[in-house]
Amino acid sequence: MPVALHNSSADIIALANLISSTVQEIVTEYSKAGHDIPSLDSTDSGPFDAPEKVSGTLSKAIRTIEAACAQLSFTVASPGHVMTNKSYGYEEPAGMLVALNAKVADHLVDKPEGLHVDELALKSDLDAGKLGRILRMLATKHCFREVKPNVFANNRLSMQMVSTNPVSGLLGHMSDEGLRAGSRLNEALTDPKTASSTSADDSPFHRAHGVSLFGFYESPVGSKVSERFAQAMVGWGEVTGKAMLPKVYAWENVSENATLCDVGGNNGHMVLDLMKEYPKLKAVIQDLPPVIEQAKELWTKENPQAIEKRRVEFVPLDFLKETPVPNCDFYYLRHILHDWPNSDCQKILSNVRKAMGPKSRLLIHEFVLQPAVRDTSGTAVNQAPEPLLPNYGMGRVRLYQQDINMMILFNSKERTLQEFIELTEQTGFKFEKLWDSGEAGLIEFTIA
Ligand SMILES: C[S@@+](CC[C@H](N)C(=O)[O-])C[C@H]1O[C@@H](n2cnc3c(N)ncnc32)[C@H](O)[C@@H]1O
Repeated sequence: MPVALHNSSADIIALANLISSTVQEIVTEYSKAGHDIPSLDSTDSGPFDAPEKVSGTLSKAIRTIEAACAQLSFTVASPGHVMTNKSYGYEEPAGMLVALNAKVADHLVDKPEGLHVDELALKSDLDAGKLGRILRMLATKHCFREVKPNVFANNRLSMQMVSTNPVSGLLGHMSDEGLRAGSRLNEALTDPKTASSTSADDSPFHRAHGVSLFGFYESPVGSKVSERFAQAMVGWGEVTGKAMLPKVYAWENVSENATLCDVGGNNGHMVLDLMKEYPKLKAVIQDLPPVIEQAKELWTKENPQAIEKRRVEFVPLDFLKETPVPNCDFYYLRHILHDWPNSDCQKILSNVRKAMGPKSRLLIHEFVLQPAVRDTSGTAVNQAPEPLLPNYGMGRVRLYQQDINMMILFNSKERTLQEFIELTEQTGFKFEKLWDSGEAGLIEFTIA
């Protein structure tokens, strides 16, 4: 029997109505805060550019618009046209890398009247004709503005490419070593030697560069862009709302002197920010020995009082082999499990479980993926309204792209809530709550 399909005319009218009502919500949110919506042509930063400044209502409205506009245009355009455009997608990062390396956005700072491509090409030692075509393609995708034929100026999007903006580092990393690694995905997945491997040595990145991602930045080729990678990590934190942590959880209800152990906390930058808002907390930062030394340096500079008053401790740890400091109130794992296959995640979680006291809590801070098909069981959370895809489609597409990025870079993965629950149940935890924290989710567990 044929499957009954939606009535597309009804769907596109519903999408158009959703777009119209959601645009009104966005205008209201801006005007409530006393702001106008910044024009794409502007080069000033907007009031809500940082994710932590965006209210829950505004964030939902923005992802609804992104999802609905894409779904509407994919519905009405010819499928061949849509799919051909998608397959040309690689040209955007390829062109972006040319513009980044040529520092086009830097040359255009404070030049609202723009610069002729001949002048831009001279500054960057590129062929003017070719550079102009790349800039026009980018401008056609709303990054840069063509103010007169062959005269280009910055806009709101191209300002992210200015070299002092940390996001430019992320764009460089993705459009350079990332794009080259991505082009080897199919080979890595079809070679019987690497097809089902979860080792970083069998990743598309390793295939493309002959070394895994972290080794790459110590290699002769990679060391030339290692500073860009460090900048990329800062940009990544800004874009994905690293500063959301103090706002996401009910820290105000947590008792005085509650201790949070940041497992694989790197230099402890997350807890550093959290303790600025909640100085009642105490912290233990745990990571590999050399990283812990960097953590001490950062805290000595940023919060020496916490060290003097013994409100923070730095304890080296190999979380695959050792148990973290016992009996902390919280064990916090941010962007740890997504680096590892299930077997290693179980080792890490078992070690954390051994350290926990009866009242300790585990907080996993990761992207939480949702299937693209609607869950009709009545238990699903955060599904988008119909006729949108339930996981917000293009409104949250970066989560799914980041999952593939993890496959390309490390042979690792992002996970669904169900996958996190299964992993933790196998290691003695009980799921308590998913705290919505913008792009990433904060998942709370107690001991089973
Ligand atoms: C993706 S980073 C996440 C860092 C931090 N949690 C954050 O959100 O910024 C992964 C961290 O795991 C640490 N790491 C890797 N292997 C480790 C191990 N075996 N034991 C402890 N830490 C490890 C790395 O040094 C790094 O700081």
